[in-house]
Amino acid sequence: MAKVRIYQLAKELGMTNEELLEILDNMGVEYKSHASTLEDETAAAVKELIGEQRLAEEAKKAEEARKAIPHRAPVVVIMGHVDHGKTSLLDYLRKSRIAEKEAGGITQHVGAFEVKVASSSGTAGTVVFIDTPGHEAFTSIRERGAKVADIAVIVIAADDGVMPQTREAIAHAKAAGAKLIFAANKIDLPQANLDKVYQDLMREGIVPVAYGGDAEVLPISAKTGQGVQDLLETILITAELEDLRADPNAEAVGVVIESRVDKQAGVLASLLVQQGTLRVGDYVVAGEHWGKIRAMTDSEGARRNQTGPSTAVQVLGFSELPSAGTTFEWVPDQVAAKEITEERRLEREASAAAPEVNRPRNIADLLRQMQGSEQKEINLILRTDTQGSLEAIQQILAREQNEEVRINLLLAAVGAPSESDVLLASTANGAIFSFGVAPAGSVKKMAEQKGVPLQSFRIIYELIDEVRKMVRGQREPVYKEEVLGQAEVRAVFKLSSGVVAGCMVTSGKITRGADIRVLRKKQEVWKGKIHALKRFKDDVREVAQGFECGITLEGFTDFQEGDVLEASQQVEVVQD
Ligand SMILES: Nc1nc2c(ncn2[C@@H]2O[C@H](COP(=O)(O)OP(=O)(O)OP(=O)(O)O)[C@@H](O)[C@H]2O)c(=O)[nH]1
Repeated sequence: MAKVRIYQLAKELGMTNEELLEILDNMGVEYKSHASTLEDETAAAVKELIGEQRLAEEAKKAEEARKAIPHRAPVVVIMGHVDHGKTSLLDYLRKSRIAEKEAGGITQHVGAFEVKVASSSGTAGTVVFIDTPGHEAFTSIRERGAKVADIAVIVIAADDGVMPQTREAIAHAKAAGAKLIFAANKIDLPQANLDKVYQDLMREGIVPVAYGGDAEVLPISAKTGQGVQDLLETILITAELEDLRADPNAEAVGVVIESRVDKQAGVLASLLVQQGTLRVGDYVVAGEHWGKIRAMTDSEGARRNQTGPSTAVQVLGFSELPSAGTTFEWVPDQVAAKEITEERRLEREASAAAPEVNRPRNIADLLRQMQGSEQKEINLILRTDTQGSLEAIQQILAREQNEEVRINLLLAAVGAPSESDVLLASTANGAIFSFGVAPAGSVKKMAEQKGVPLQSFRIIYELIDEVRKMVRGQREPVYKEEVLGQAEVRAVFKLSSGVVAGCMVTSGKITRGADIRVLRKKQEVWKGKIHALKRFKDDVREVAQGFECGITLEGFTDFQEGDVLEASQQVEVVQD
């Protein structure tokens, strides 16, 4: 590297000579003038220093810009096992909100509602609850790529403890990147046992605050309202730590949480605004559908002209039903709305016509996809017949992971794989392994449709072996040869450009990319690739049986009349 003079380096770094000289002074570098040359190491050190300073400045600016954006209310979803009290909790929250307002007004189901929390300890704010409990609805929203909830409240009945769907709910919430808060419900019942809830959670690897961990577990009663205020305050504190912010001045972006057709009003869509402000008269696109917002109603049934981040409204104005879970975004006008949705429709049609390449279909595909990406984590759902086998397999799996590849058990539970497991695996790009339990036909079908690898095992060793292969990434795809067709050499033309075999395709077809075997009296005399495949003067991609064509090969010219060219291709054998 040629030595660099100070003024040259200053120019390169986009600074004045004086600025650079000051830095050199601070570094204790000696020089005569700005024309002095610098040692290579000194120049490199200066560049590094400036680079670091600039990065730090940028980070500071980005942080300042972020801090300038106002806080937004957390969006919370309520999940848990059947009958543990999800709906009761939502009802209580909804009622308490109305009571507070003393309006007793009509509530409107808009997909989410707000609860204002006033507190003695100074924690005050608003919490937005998604109106539909349960993780299936939640995950099917998320499956379309939208993140809806910041926090998941996992309701566990204190007279029952952690149950299968509690585990599922935890898995779904974790996979969605939501913060978890636990509500030990039905604490009013004499048989309620908070300690059992704690212990059950410990068994799931979740350590409650009461046991020295960091999992918030709040005893509540959705019936009497006991503890609900504490739960709300804990939600706010958790949200504060998350530092949730959204810019009300940005272009409106959010998620469709529900949509339906009303006989009179037409298409009604519930939108959760996540950023920006949505106004009546705005144009929005959601997937392949667009709408002009004609009217907005909030959860209190009030008409709104505009609504900001972390609010849900029901809107009128879509001409077709946008699917729940689709993100929506503001667009400037109808022209943009139409063009964007039309483009999306065409793209989908094109990708539906093309072979599916993006979705993994079996474990080998998943692995290959993993190798290509940064992901060094295998997302796995494990389903077994008994608690004993579950624990045994979990222990072995923990040993199988290594520094490079981690096995992330999205869910490990007793019972057959369910449709909700398929949804979870599909969103998390994971696989489902079951041991000793067979998935229902509908579940298998769904896995196939969604491209989720689903494998059942009856021998532990085989399951472990499969996981090992996944971890080592050693499962090489297996190929087999598939003969496409044959062509017979009828004439040989020696041209200046090469030797062309004039052929007649006698069976199947010959394709441009095929592997070719030259057979002479049934003996293979050469094997390789096609150089050119022509019909008359035109290059073609394939020639079918009964047609003539000209073939030149890559590195073979010694054709004889009567030779047979056999075309084949390698196809991957799907391993289950
Ligand atoms: N004693 C008591 N009963 C409760 C409490 N919360 C819910 N229940 C009762 O438990 C039963 C189930 O409550 P739901 O709110 O329907 O439970 P869920 O989790 O929404 O149930 P699914 O929607 O079926 O999944 C109902 O009979 C409720 O009245 C509570 O805090 N205390």
